[in-house]
Formats: sequence, C-alpha cells, structure tokens
Amino acid sequence: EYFSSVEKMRQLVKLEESLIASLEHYIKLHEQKVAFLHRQKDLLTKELKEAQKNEVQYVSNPITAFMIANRLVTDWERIRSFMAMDVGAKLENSTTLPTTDDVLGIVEGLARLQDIYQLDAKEVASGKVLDRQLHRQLTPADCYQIGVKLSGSYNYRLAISWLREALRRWTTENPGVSKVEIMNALSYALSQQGEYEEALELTNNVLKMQPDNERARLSKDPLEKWIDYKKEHGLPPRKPEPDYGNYYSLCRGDFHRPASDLATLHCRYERSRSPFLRIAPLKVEEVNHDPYIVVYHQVISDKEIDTLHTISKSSMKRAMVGDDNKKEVSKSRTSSNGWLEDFMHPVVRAVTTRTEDMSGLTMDAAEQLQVGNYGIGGHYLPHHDYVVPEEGKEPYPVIGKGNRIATVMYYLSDVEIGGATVFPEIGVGIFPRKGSAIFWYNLHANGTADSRTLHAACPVFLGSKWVANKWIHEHGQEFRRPCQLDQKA
Ligand SMILES: O=C(O)CCC(=O)C(=O)O
Ligand SMILES: [Fe+2]
Repeated sequence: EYFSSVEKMRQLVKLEESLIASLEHYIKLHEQKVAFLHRQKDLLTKELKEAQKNEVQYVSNPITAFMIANRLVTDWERIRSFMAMDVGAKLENSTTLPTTDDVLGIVEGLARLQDIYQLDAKEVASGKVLDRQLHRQLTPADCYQIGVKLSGSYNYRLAISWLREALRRWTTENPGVSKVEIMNALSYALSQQGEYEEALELTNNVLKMQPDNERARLSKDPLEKWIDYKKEHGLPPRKPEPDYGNYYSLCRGDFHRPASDLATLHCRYERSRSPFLRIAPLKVEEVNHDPYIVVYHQVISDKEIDTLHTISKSSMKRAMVGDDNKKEVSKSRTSSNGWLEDFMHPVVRAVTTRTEDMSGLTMDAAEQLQVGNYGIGGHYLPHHDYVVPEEGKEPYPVIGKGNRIATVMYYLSDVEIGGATVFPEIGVGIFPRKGSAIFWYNLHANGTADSRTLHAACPVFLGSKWVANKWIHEHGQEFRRPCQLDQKA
C-alpha cells in the first residue's frame, strides 16, 4: 500500500526510473533487430533482382538454384525466427508495481483535501492551489481519470466536478481521451446523484455524435424510466453529509480560540521533574489546562530523528485501528507505522528516558515507540487513545498495565501544508514542528476516560509527516501523576 505513506511513495520514483531504463533497453534491442532485418531485406532484394533478370536461367543453373532454395529454407527461416524473437527485457519485478488500490487510496486522499480546503476541481486542475503553484496544469485526460476513479469509490459529487472540468478542458488538439467517453462517465455519475435529466441530455448528445455508442444506448432507456419515477415519487432523501463540527476549520488553522482562553496559557521552563532537568530544562508551551495538553519544544534533535527514520523504514506497515482483540485496516487511518524497542538502538532508549523526564511517569508501563508516516491526504479521523472495555473486561489485556493514561507524540518532521493534530471537542489545533512533542492525559485523575481528549490527525496536504508515539499506561503512576492544580501552578 504505497499510498499509506509518503516514504513508500518515494519508491515509486525509483520504480519508474528502472522501468524507463528497461524500456530504453527494449527499444535499443528493437532498433538493432530492425537494422538487421533491413540489411537482410536489401541483400535478398538484390538476389531477387538477379533471379528476375532471367528466371529460367537462374533456376536451372545448379548453383543459383541451390542459392534460391537455400535462401528460402535457411535464410528465411533465420529471418522468421529473428522476427519472432522476443527482444523485450522483462519489465522489472512486476509485483512491486502499485495497484489500483493505490490509485484509489490517493484519489480518496485528494477528495478529503478538497473537502477540508474547499477546493474545486477547476482550481486543483489549474495547478495553483491555495495560492501556490503545486503542479502543472492537468490535461483533460488527467481530469477524466480522477473523475472515473472518484466514481469508482462512490464519491459522485466530486467525480461530477472533475468530469465537468475534463469536458471544459477538452479540445481536439489536446484530447488524450474522447469527448464521448467523458460525456458517458459524467452521465453515469450524474445519474448516481439522481440528476437523471442532465444525464439523459448527455446520453442523447453522445448518441447524436455516435448513434451506435453501446454505453449510451444501454443507459438511455433506464434514464428515461428513472425520470418518470422521479416525477411521480420524487427522490429518496439524500444521506446528510456527516457533521465534523469544527474539525475542518481546525485542520485549516482558521479556528480562533477566545482571547480569554489564550490569556491563561503560558510558555515556561520545566526544571523540577527530574534532577537532569536542572541543567537542561524543558521548554513547555501550555495549550490547554483541562484536559491538560502541553507542547515541549526542541526535545528531540535532527540527528536523533534521522536515526529513528533509518531504523524504522524497513519495518513500516499500513497502520491498523482497534484494540488487542480486533485490529484492522481502515480508511479512517491512512498511514504506515513501525514499532521500535529500547534495545534496538541507544536513540530509542534515550527517547524513552526523555519521555519519562517530560511526563514524570514511569516507562515501566509504556508501550514501545511507534513511528508513523502519513501518505497523500493521510489522516487519522477523530478518535480516543484509550479504550472503553466491555463490562468486567480489562483494557489492553495483552499489555496488562491498565488503560492509556497519557500520550506523548513527537513530531519527527515539519509539514508544509496540513497534518495538524486537532482536538475538536475543545477547539485546539497544533501544527507539526520538527523536534517538538505534545503531551496530554487521556484519563481523568480518577482513572475514568476523558472523552474531551478526542483528537485527530488532519490530512497532510503537502509534505511527509512523521511522528513517534509513546503511549503510557496506568500501572505504577499512582504517586507520579501530579494533580491538576500543581500543573496549573
Ligand atoms: O499524527 C497525529 O497528529 C495524531 C496521531 C494519533 O492520534 C495516533 O496515532 O493515535
Ligand atoms: Fe491518537
């Protein structure tokens, strides 16, 4: 699943490079083959001309008779086998090629970004997005492909806008796709949205251009029936768009917190948690008092980050959702991650120690370090880091150390656009800054779940977002977690 991580997507560039090299090799071999065949043809033509000068004499002379017979048997046989010879170098390692799922994953990521940033197809196709030149102008064929893939993932609303854009951009000089194909695809997407009248109009226009176009002929009848049905019964009510509250505006960074809240938040040095902090105090930025959320600045160096990247890259897999009992791949979390244990590298151990210094909590009850990288439009929809176990059941039974009392998340990269960590219930959004870490408690001081810690990773628009999570569990923290009042002081 290349699409689940920008790091993996980078391999596609290498893959394309090697495929082009194979193609070049193939073309060279072909050129050699064609040159050989030209030479043979010239020789044979010359011989034929000789034979045609006096056919009878030619075939009656034993030498020339032998020559023509031999040419037809041996030479032509050589040519025949040469023509059939497969000069193509095998396209390298086809198993590593991306799949249609990758293309779908990318298009779905694009759809998320369009929704959050309210981008229409016209703007994206122009290449100038959010006032930045992000890519070249898209061709009608590009727009058509995106529209068709969006249709394939049932996102007809956006598919329609892309197919309209394909049609708008279509010219006879720059086709890459036929106008009729676009019209058919648009007609289909419109019909899926209940827009039967416009769908039929397009279908009729296709039939005017190509009276025996199979697809248009097949859809005309059903469309007419649906129009009659709609006139008589109306359309079933549309499924309401899900309400994400302030999630989108937090992701865009244009949600403004009241000045009275901001006025209570400070930046300070943290010196008291451990003796080490006396000589290297932590830079703390308060983000919210209740639930308690802070950002530590400059807590992990570029060098340490490079090491974490290097040692996690080979083990990165598509991230799952769920608890110990049931884990699965989900569209709600599109990233890749890998787990690092303390013994793997001194840097991993150092991060664990630092997490202990920052939080004051014991790492005896912490999970391994999870390194994550997001893909195109990669996100993690609003969720809680704790679990609510069924009555009488233990949270995280495999770990056996209680629920996730706190989360520490290190940012291992900057992100050019997007990728904020947001808390929709309390209206807090934090944009990644390489080297910083967020800390928050997931549970109330009495151990019950604090539902206000609902949080999400916003889709990454541009850049490669890397994070490292350390989830800390409850056991052994009883006398370590400072009470909320201490924190405020
Ligand atoms: O990447 C982020 O900003 C948040 C990630 C997160 O919430 C998680 O992995 O549980
Ligand atoms: Fe989370």
